[in-house]
Amino acid sequence: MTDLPRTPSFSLTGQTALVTGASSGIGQGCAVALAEAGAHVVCAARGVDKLNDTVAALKDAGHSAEALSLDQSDLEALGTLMAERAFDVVVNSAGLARHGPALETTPEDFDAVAGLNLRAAYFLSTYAAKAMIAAGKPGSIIHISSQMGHVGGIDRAVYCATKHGLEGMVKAMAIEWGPAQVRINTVCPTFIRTPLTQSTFDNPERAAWITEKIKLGRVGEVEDIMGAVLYLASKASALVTGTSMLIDGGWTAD
Ligand SMILES: NC(=O)C1=CN([C@@H]2O[C@H](COP(=O)(O)OP(=O)(O)OC[C@H]3O[C@@H](n4cnc5c(N)ncnc54)[C@H](O)[C@@H]3O)[C@@H](O)[C@H]2O)C=CC1
Ligand SMILES: O=C(O)C(=O)C[C@H](O)C(=O)CO
Repeated sequence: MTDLPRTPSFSLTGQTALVTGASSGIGQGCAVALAEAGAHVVCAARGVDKLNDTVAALKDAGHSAEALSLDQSDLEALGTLMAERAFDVVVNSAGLARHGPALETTPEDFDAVAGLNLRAAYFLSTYAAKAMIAAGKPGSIIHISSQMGHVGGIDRAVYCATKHGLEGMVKAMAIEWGPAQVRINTVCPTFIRTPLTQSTFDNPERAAWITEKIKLGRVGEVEDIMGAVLYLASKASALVTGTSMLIDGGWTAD
């Protein structure tokens, strides 16, 4: 009889995952996806109330989760966490946008956006990889980057700079950590309906721009991102590292 190939498993049973920005939007969706696949999910964000609500809802649904209050820009707190806990999967969805014309960007805007989107993402990655390598186990690190890590966007110079930076960072880290089976990738969404994008959707000029650019004719929902994150977290993507999964409805196709 012919031996047929077997579909790789998407199960995360027995694994521990850290999801940052888990109290809201895409991060919350990632926490659900990983918990439904069987992982114990440590849900991190700054504010405790929304975080506790998310964890309570996950537990009510029969999943394994805990809440962790963390300001990710605080590298000392981040370093302590990553030294104390071992994670098989890290999903970084904490992110900040301060949109406006490049000519009006202040150094304070730049530092706030880059401090979270790039600096904290950089050290979250190195702290996570260090622990994974020390444990001698494979691991998967996933950053929620953006289509704005591949193209430019009006009023988005700082945001685009940080997301393009994230894309380069991930490629370089993938080269260094591949031999240890620590994989690192990005997911690059188009506009997704979350609290972050509400003000953009409320602006008729920007809303028209978005509708025109997304070839599939609709904005994204958090559910559009969850499958990609589960894929990159699981063994199904065992040969995938240093790459970027665009979920952009065709935005970057032309
Ligand atoms: N919504 C969208 O259209 C898109 C979002 N993205 C990216 O996805 C990620 C998540 O965005 P959304 O879910 O839309 O935003 P959101 O505003 O709903 O969630 C952001 C999360 O980050 C957390 N956060 C913010 N600052 C933090 C800090 N200093 N320390 C710890 N946590 C902090 C918040 O508590 C919140 O849980 C961001 O990196 C964003 O750039 C990328 C492409 C499209
Ligand atoms: O908030 C906005 O407006 C954005 O630019 C949203 C995103 O975070 C994004 O990356 C869309 O491509």
